[in-house]
Amino acid sequence: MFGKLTLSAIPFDQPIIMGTLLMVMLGGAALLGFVTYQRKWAYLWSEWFTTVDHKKIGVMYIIMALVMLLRGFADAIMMRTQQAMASADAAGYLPPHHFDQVFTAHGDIMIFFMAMPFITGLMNLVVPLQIGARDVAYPFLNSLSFWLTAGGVVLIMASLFIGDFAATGWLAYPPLSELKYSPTVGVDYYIWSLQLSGLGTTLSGINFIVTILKMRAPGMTLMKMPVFTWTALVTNILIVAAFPVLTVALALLGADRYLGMHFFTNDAGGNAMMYVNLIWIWGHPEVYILILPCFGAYSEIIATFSGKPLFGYKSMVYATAAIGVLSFLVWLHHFFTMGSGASVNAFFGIMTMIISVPTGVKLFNWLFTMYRGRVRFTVPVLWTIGFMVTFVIGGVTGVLMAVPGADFVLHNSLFLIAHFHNTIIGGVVFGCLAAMNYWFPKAFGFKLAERWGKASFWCWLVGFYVAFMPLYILGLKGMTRRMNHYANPDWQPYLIVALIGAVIILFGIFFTVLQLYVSVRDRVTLRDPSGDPWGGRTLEWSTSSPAPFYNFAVLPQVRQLDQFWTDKQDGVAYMRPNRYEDIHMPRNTGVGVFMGLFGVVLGFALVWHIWWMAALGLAGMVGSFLVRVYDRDIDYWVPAAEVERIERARLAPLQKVGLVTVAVPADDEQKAA
Ligand code: HEA
Ligand code: HEM
Ligand SMILES: [Cu+2]
Repeated sequence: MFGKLTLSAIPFDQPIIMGTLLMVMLGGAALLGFVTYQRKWAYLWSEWFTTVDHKKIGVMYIIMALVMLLRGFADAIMMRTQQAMASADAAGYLPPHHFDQVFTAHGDIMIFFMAMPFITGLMNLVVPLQIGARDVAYPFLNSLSFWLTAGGVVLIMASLFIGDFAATGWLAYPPLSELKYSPTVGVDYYIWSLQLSGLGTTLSGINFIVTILKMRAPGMTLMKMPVFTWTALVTNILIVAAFPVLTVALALLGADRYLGMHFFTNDAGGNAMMYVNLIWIWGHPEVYILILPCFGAYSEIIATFSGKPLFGYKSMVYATAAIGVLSFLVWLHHFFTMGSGASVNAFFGIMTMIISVPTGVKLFNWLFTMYRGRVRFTVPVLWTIGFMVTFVIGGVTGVLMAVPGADFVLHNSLFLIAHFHNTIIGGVVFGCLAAMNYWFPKAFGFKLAERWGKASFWCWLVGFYVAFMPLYILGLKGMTRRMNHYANPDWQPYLIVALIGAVIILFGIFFTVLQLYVSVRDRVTLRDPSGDPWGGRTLEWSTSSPAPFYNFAVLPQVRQLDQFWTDKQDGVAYMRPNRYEDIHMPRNTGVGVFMGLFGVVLGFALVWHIWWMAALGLAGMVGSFLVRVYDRDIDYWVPAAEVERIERARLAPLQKVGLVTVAVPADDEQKAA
């Protein structure tokens, strides 16, 4: 009846897991109780869960990412503690099998369920506003993408308490991930949680490409697009090109495990190297999928807070595109040591090094933007400067490993671990937090408290160096990755320092949470009535904060880069048209939520071989989709009078300070549009 699932799947004998389960259950019950007590279920359902508004979907993605950052970090600090203890005769507190699951879960959660949702959330929040659109091209698909990703989160979290998670490392190389060597359900959880969220990511990639190509405001040609939107475009092209390869690799691995196929086994004609190639053809572009939108955010921040146009806009765009293309030509640098031969290694090594050129172009552009600017050292700028210093170190250690000869020594050592945390924390995490501080007022109408933001930044920055610089040394001393225990006591002092660094990062995370709490508490004093708290240059700052659900009452007209900035100089940024028009908007729907839920049922059933339940889950997904297909009531019109009422309320405070000046001849303008 329940396939492989029995009560023994719940690890009652593991105090750490049971303690966590208890905490999660108590916390969950408290949250549910609170929402019920506040009578907020109907509000949450109709305003948030079923929303197709890109801004709210963006906020939900980012909340999910922040929660998963806590989970991923809990895993990290467990590993740091274990390695600080388990020297020579001491065994530490985590048994090897558990430790292996912890690093696998940490890597997967941080990449798929922290970093990816964070950048997808930012793109959701910002891109339609930046291009002067009313929503994304396919609002329902957007909601579906979010709920599929959330389904992946639910599955991977379930693996903590029911059964186990993969103990294979975050990319699940065969033959270790084949049924013969990983007979438990861990790898199956891995496969289905990534398939579910991967589908969501692919769909969202398609959605954003179409949005950016087809929905820009009148006059916004490609070369007048803000840089963040450019990076989002390239990232989504990479997503659409790379994620199907991941889907196929996981599907073939699934076929091996479920159907007794031999794609990646050594017998019956399979070849494990095929998996390694496929996974890195996705995996390398993936790291640029994460970093490019962050580069975009840094560009916006540095231009805004230097009070100057971005230096070298065109070269920034070309550099972004070049990185996008090159990212598909370097995947083999992840397995120089796996027998490709000297000339193949040389090709991929040189291609890898070439990526430094466009990246260097970007760095110098940022520096030249700051040069002779009047830089305001706000929280987003601190993150940006911290990034510039830190990322260069991480990038250069990457170039070092791009030399195949050097990589034979450094591959899979802690030097590698230090390299990629150096680029990912210094680039992606700093970028996401910079962007969160920068765009938060646009989402909620009030700024984040500076003081705790700065405290968070300094803890992350110092903590990062203390936690990861020792790993470079350990790597050079010969310590490999994924070690549960080591015999050489000389390594221990470095690992204790690394633990201290992780604790400092813990304070950084705590201060971010505190910053959010304090800001919500003091939201009245932190309020930004103008909609443009930083003196912004791009269109998202031209509408109110939070933006009305239709974003723009009248679609903006674009004639040049940074149109909003020029409009402010010319005193025409806040004009009221003579006459408003009806606005066409998509209607909320719960279908995405149901498809995500049935997706979880399907995934869970497949993990445990409960075939009837799998059929139910699949039927549920297809059924919900059909309901949507035959639903004719998917949109509505906002009457012009309603738009006028909302706009009057928004522009009233601006009018008081004399910002709203003239009325445009709305009829002509809108006809032209
Ligand atoms: C956001 C994530 C991110 C980013 C941006 C990068 C960027 C780069 N990475 Fe890294 N990398 C990872 C994440 C990332 N990496 C991960 C997760 C892994 C391992 C996964 C695993 O095995 O589990 C990995 C592994 C990895 C390897 C494999 C090592 C091994 O397994 O043995 C190599 C080897 O070539 C490499 C190289 C590079 C290079 C050359 C860059 C370049 O893009 C860096 C370019 C930037 C600069 C160079 C700095 C700025 C430039 C200038 C200031 C100009 C002047 C500089 C020069 C001329 C040098 N990376
Ligand atoms: C916040 C502080 C962080 C700390 C202290 C930390 C710590 C660690 C540690 C100790 C390991 C195992 C190293 C080993 O193999 O010996 C590890 C692996 C890894 N980390 Fe982190 N990490 C952090 C953040 C992140 C972030 C933000 C990401 C990605 C977005 C990330 C991605 C990974 C990946 C992919 C692995 C490899 C997992 C594997 O070997 O399969 N980490 N990290
Ligand atoms: Cu790579």
